[in-house]
Amino acid sequence: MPMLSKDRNGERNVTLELTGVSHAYVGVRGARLALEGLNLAVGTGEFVSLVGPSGCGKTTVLSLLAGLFPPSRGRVLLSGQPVRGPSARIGYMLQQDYLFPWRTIRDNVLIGFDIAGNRNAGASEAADALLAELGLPDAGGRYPHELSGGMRQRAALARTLIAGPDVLLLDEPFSALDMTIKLQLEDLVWETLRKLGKTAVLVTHDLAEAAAMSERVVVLVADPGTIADVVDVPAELRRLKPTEARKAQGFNALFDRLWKRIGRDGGGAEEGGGVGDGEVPQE
Ligand SMILES: Nc1ncnc2c1ncn2[C@@H]1O[C@H](COP(=O)(O)OP(=O)(O)OP(=O)(O)O)[C@@H](O)[C@H]1O
Repeated sequence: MPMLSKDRNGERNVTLELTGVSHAYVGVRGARLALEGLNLAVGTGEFVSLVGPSGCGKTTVLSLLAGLFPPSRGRVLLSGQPVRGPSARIGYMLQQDYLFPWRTIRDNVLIGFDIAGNRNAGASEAADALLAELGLPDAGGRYPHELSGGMRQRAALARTLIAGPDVLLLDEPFSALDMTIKLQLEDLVWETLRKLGKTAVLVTHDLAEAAAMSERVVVLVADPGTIADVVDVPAELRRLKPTEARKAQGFNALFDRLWKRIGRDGGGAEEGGGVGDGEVPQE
């Protein structure tokens, strides 16, 4: 087992690390520098969000962490080891649920095992138990078209969690949902990941969501994508589940700080953005 470095406070081990990471996409019109000189360490069990304007490289960061491709320069480490490709230790959850319509919810949850050819006895019961924990006690035998959008995202979360990843990469998983369902799911995901001690990196355009769910918020700016700021969420907010954090003292000040940071470097935010007005400007 390699010696793991500690996070910036020396409190816990580092699970994810980007060191001097730059990435250029090469196309027919030449190379385009998407990220430049990123340094970031995510502690074990920490919840970090990435925010910034469209095109600042948020999804590229997740792709590098997931090992979908290597960076042009720099190092990406998972528990001190170079990431060389996709790993079962890292789960990915996206805006779309990508449930197969012809498979039951239970069989969708277990699809990774079926693809690998290692579904074992008891897998169905484990899937149903996990679905029940995520608020879908009777969904195992149903089909995706019978479920609402929020229920389908819960099923997608179950599919991600059942493989037992240490890390969850969340790429705008709530952005297609209406506000009430989105708030319920933010709480559910926050509570579930906290209970299981998972490390999480969330990409979102919603500054209030980032502020409510995270321990730290990383603000990226574009052209090329660089880290403009890393904002620590105050300890008293971190302890609260997202719907409670949104109502707590200190939340508006945190939101304003993020909003102003995005406005200064991200192009567009003006003084006085409100909590309900938290979409990062799109280009
Ligand atoms: N496969 C690709 N080939 C070429 N350029 C790409 C590719 N993927 C992303 N880019 C470019 O890299 C930059 C960063 O893209 P990325 O998708 O990581 O940004 P983002 O912050 O996630 O954007 P959004 O918020 O719109 O999803 C953008 O300029 C984008 O056009």
